[in-house]
This record gives sequence, structure tokens and C-alpha cells, in this order.
Amino acid sequence: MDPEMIDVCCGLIIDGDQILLARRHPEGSQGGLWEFAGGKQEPGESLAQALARELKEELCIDLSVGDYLGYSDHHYGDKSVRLHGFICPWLPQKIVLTGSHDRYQWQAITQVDTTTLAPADIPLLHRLQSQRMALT
Ligand SMILES: Nc1nc2c([nH]c(=O)n2[C@H]2C[C@H](O)[C@@H](COP(=O)(O)OP(=O)(O)OP(=O)(O)O)O2)c(=O)[nH]1
Repeated sequence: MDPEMIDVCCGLIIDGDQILLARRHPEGSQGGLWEFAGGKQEPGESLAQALARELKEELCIDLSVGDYLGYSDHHYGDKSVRLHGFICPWLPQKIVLTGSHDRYQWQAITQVDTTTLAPADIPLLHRLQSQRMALT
């Protein structure tokens, strides 16, 4: 595996046919792109523990981390990211953005705008869409 690969976890937070997207703060890396909330795994943490911590830190929400959807590798030039996606069923609560993101929105899972989505997220979105198609 690429020694520079960074493990990042993200939550595909789902409420019915909607998914939660957050926009990365314009001044940071991949600024202005929409993504699934999450962040880097820290030493000693499982991916699921890292995700639960990041959701709390970034959006002030408490959710159970559910099924592992898989991962997607993307090379951003200065670094390589292995983005691990987990399904997180939504539980109604207040979202408070704490600084990593400047906006959030719910979009229909079948109609997410991939032109403004972080590239690493697109394969995970497609996997989710395929899984749901298979169930209908
Ligand atoms: N949290 C999150 N990060 C993502 C997603 N898709 C994607 O390419 N990334 C990238 C952006 C960042 O380079 C890295 C995650 O780092 P982070 O969320 O801890 O953000 P950060 O600002 O601390 O990262 P950085 O400036 O050090 O690159 O993974 C996603 O859906 N969620």
C-alpha cells in the first residue's frame, strides 16, 4: 500500500431517501467541495470510533455507526486518501457546524450533485445507490 495513504472515515448519514452532505470550509483542503462528514483516524482508534468522534466534533451529533460500505482510494496530488464509508442511520437531533464545514444539506440519494462532491466520495455514493437499487 502507498506509505503516504491516509485513512479517513466518513458517514453516509441516511434519513429515508435522503443523505446528509456537508461542505468543506472554503479555506481548507478540498475547500468548497461537498462530502460525507468524517475525518482522519487517530492512533489507537478503530475506524468506527474515529467516525463517531468526528461526527460529534464537526456536527455535534451522536449517531450509531452502522454497516461498512467499503473504501475508495483517491490521490489528491499532495496526498493519498483511503476513504472508508459507513452507513449511519439518522436520528433526529440538532446539527451544529463547528468549523470544518460552512454549510450542510440533505439531498435525495438518487440525485446527489456529483460535480461538487469530493472525488473520493463518488464511488461510495455509487455503491450505496446500487445497494438500494438492488433492494427495490
Ligand atoms: N471527512 C472527509 N474527508 C474527505 C472526504 N472525502 C475526501 O476526499 N476527504 C479528504 C479531505 C481531506 O484531505 C481528508 C480528511 O481530512 P479531514 O476531514 O480530517 O480534514 P482536514 O482539513 O484535517 O484535512 P487536511 O487539511 O489535513 O487535508 O480526506 C469525506 O467524505 N469526508
